[in-house]
Amino acid sequence: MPLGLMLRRIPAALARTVRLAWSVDRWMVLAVLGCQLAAGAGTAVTLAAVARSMEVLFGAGDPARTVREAAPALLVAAAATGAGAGARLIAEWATRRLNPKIAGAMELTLVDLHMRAELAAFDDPGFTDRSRAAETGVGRAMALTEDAKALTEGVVQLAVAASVLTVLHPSLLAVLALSVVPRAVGGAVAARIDHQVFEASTSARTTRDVMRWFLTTPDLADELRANTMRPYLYRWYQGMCERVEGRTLAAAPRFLRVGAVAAVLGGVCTAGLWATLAGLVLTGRMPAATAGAAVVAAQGAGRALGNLVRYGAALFHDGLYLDGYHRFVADAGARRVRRGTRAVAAPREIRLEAAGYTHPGAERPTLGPLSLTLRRGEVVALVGGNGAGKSTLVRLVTGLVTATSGTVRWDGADLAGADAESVWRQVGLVPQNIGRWPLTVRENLHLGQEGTPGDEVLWRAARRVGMDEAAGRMPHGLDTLLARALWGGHELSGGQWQRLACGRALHRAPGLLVLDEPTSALDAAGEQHVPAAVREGARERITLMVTHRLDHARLADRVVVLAGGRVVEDGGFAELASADGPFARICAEAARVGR
Ligand SMILES: Nc1ncnc2c1ncn2[C@@H]1O[C@H](COP(=O)(O)OP(=O)(O)OP(=O)(O)O)[C@@H](O)[C@H]1O
Repeated sequence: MPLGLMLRRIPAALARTVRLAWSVDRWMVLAVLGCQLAAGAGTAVTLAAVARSMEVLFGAGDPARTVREAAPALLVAAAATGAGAGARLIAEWATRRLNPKIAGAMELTLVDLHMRAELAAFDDPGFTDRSRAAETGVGRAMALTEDAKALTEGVVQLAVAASVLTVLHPSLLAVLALSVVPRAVGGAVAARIDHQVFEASTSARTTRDVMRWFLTTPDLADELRANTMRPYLYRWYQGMCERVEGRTLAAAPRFLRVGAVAAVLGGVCTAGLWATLAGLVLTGRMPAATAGAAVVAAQGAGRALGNLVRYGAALFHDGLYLDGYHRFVADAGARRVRRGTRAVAAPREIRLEAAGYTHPGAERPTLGPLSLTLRRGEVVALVGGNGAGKSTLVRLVTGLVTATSGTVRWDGADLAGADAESVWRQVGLVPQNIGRWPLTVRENLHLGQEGTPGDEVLWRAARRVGMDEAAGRMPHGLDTLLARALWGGHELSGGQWQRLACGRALHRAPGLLVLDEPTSALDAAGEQHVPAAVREGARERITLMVTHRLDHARLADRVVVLAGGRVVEDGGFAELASADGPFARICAEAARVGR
């Protein structure tokens, strides 16, 4: 990135930060700006009073009288310095109030956008990288307001000191300006290198961080230990850490070169400032008293310049991360589920017409084109081998993804143009990977629905899936927290979690109930309980159950067999089992292995 462009990015980053801060608390922003102006005024008064007192103190005269005459100016300088320090303290307080609010607002935006994005976005590998970069942007948000405050403070203080220096002698301003250029450029170049390193290692860091979860979560701790996976995984993780580290280390010599050049040039220019001042005094072009005041002003200006350079570079640097945040917000905002405004009701009929789905980036369709009709009152079992496309079909039918070819209609309404939230309000889904929500039993049962149901309703929901006894034995019944690892609550078994997920879906009384292998972790009692509960309310809804169990398929009104993303058979259990087709072969295979 050219340096000019980099320097132009600083005001842009400053403006973005101020806009962000303004959106969360405008009074605090006004407080910061007001206090900085007040601190600047304090510095101006201090410098003027110091200059006045120096003139008196350096002038010839009776020492006692001189001190008396200089005293008022010195008192004014002390009072102005105190007032300036007070204003800076208030600015600091206001910034500390702004920081968490900004970070909180950004965090909320980020999480909300993830939850609202089309599922296809997650299949784009760049999306995860951008999401990580945005998270880093949020992490840096706290530093951003500090940078912005320090930078504006530097600008105000510098403007004041530079004005005083110009009044004292115009040439001092030019020399002062020269002394900051090398450090400013050095700071900006170092910030750019830092960010290049960050960008170059984003992918490796994302992979490392994703794997970190796998290595540290208690969910996988048993599998990892008992199968002696640790040594291999440790080496794998170590390799990824070294890759991230390597990128950072490779940049170290560049940092050193840039820092050294900037320091040497900056030092030469600063020496030039002091030499100019000495030259002016020695040649009689500036009185010693004025030179004394210039020293004080130059020191103040030097400090302000230092802040300007340091925090300008920091703002540029953190501003780049903020760009990452804004890039993700724009990208995820564009990928928000926004299909149409037509609200749909509980479907009487779902019709797939030559519907197909191709995953982003895939060459061939994962599913379809296929045609299929599901009707209210029917329980349909969806069977097929691993990878046949059953879960993908579930996503199409529930409007989680829209067909990439053909149409999926609910009572004639094309889901591609329907209001997605209205579709999902009619759905009760138990996916293959259920969430073990770290909430209470009560919240787990009612999650996704408005209002606060009475206990009786929730106990009934628990009873339906055989979870009432287990919940009754818990220390706080429905209010038991199911998050042992987090806050010392209670922990459920895998099968109990699955029962709870089925209970939640049934408690929604949905127009479309979809269960993707809902009994995979259930005991014999659960295997009876859950399908029976599913059948109970089947008259009022469409029910689709993905299953590998033939006894569950037998309970269904219809069996749909999927292979290679296509419907290869569709009919009653007995009819298909006795025909010489794919389902009969599945039955024969199941009988052979005793399932
Ligand atoms: N995000 C993705 N990108 C590309 N291909 C995918 C993606 N997710 C799944 N697939 C592929 O789509 C195919 C169908 O997957 P799907 O999960 O629908 O199968 P399934 O019938 O539910 O299998 P199982 O019985 O094993 O759960 C598989 O070949 C899988 O590799």
